[in-house]
Amino acid sequence: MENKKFQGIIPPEKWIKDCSTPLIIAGPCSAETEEQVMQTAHQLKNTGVVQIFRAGIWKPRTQPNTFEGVGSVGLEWLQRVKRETGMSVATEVGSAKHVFEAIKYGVDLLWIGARTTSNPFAIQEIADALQGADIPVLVKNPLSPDLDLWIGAIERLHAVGLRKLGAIHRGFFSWEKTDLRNQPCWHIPLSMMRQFPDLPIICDPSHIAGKRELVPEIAQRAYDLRMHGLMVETHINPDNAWSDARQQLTPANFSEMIQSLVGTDSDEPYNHNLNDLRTEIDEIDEQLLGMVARRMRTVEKIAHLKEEEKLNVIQPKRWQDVLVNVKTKAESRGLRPTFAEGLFNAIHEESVLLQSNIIRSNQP
Ligand SMILES: O=C(O)C(=O)C[C@]1(C(=O)O)C=C[C@@H](O)C=C1
Repeated sequence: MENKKFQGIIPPEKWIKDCSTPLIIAGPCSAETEEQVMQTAHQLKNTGVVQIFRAGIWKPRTQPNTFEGVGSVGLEWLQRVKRETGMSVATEVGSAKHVFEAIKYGVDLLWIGARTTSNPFAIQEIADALQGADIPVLVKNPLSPDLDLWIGAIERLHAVGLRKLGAIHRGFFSWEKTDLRNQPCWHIPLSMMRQFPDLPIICDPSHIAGKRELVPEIAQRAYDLRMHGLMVETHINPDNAWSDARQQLTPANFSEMIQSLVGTDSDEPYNHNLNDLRTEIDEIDEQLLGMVARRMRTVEKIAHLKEEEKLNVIQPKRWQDVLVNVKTKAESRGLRPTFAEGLFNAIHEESVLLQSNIIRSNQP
């Protein structure tokens, strides 16, 4: 349901000259050297699709003693990008000092990173520094899948008068490891879009994918869900990048990806309710499969112990205990115990088959 919290949001088309949606923001994870910034910027300009050039100047890193960004000198390089290519420029801010520096050097758009969004004190400090400024600000989702924290950060910026606001979906931290670096939890940005239809939301497929070969499929998904644009990490020499080397694309690969995205100008209305719920089901199914696969890997380890200790594959007493346990828990979660029994018996059948095959294959 539509929420009236963010009144008066100005659409991206009116943020900066020549802006249009989908909004395409691209550039290196970090500004490393003037040469790297300029070469990447010129190659991106030549793709003809980039509206805003991005580069991280101050990098919040997990560990100390890693590259933490070049600092303010990089802002001069961004000025040169603007002068020579005509592209608008963007960087990440994490403190009031960053805001003042970026504005002083004429940066056109700011974004706030996931770690900063997770910290309301930091967001408030940035919001206070931005009071009275007329600059677009994009807020990345917080690290944890917490929609209210994300909305709260945007609210703090809205409260100081900013109206050129948007959100960036960059995925969420999860203990469950998959091929992706961050879990997209698509239902969260979709819920944001449903509640705040006027708030632009763009996708950062680089941080969700974590590997360059997975970036295009995430970007396509964002387009399918009618997000308002993309922010893509691109580098002239990704393998030698000083940060996030695995997820950056060359400008050529980036351009190829953008050209191959399907449905960019589709006017087909998006059926939020049905599609959102199906997206949520796809995610849950993926998690279910991940959990079942993890269970089978544990079952494999038990097979090796059983082989060493010459135990039977089928352990009726243990299996009875498992069934009693899952049936009770299923009931307390509103599921029929007989349904849980059938589901787990199917899993057990596969465990027994897996263990029997392992033990048989190790026999002389
Ligand atoms: O506990 C064991 O012995 C297992 O090998 C695991 C498992 C299971 O899938 O949970 C598999 C086979 C046994 O019949 C009982 C349980």
